[in-house]
Amino acid sequence: MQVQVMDHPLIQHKVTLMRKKETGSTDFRNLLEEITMLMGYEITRDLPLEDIAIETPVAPTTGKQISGKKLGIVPVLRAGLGMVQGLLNLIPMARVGHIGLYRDPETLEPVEYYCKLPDVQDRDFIIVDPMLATGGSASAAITLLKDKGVQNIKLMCLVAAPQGVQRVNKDHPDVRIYVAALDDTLNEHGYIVPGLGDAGDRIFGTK
Ligand SMILES: O=P(O)(O)OC[C@H]1O[C@H](OP(=O)(O)OP(=O)(O)O)[C@H](O)[C@@H]1O
Ligand SMILES: O=c1cc[nH]c(=O)[nH]1
Ligand SMILES: [Mg+2]
Repeated sequence: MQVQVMDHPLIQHKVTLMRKKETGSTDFRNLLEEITMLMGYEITRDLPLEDIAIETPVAPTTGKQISGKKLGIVPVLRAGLGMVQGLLNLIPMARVGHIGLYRDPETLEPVEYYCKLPDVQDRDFIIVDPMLATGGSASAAITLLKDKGVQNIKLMCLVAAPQGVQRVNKDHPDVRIYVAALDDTLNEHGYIVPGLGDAGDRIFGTK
């Protein structure tokens, strides 16, 4: 299985708080944003830098700045929306696209209902979705981007099941997957076990 589990102690602590069934929507959203920032710090480690001449109050010097790499963040609606602000806090110049997918409760197959993306030319993308369960939604979102010509895609999730990682590895071996937790399995309804329940419902207070 090709997946990077970001198990920094702060991330593990915050994921545990999110898993608790008594955690309400406000705390759930705030924790998701905080974890996304912590993961984003690592995921952006390979951003290219360039030299820039600057003057401090004391002397001229050469500093580093992020070179003009074009980045796109794409949340898979709805739950992925909860991970957008955390990344934008780190990369304010990123553009944001949206892919609307819901998982049919009977077949567990993803159903597309929306797609709006920024200009994809020379742009790298990070797809965000808290839950990677069967992997059907993530795989479909990646395919959508690739069909538009996107070449460099990362997938960032909060909690994954091994089945979802394996599905994305098989369908898209070029896409690196980053998760905060790799759980045991899926139950008969396709929910991650132990997981945290329905991420979209917990973020938005629906049922
Ligand atoms: O890996 P999969 O088996 O495809 O399942 C994961 C998908 O399920 C959830 O979305 P959901 O369909 O509940 O939509 P929502 O975000 O609107 O609640 C989740 O946010 C993923 O997009
Ligand atoms: O456990 C799961 C599986 C799919 N979608 C969720 O929100 N949670
Ligand atoms: Mg949902």
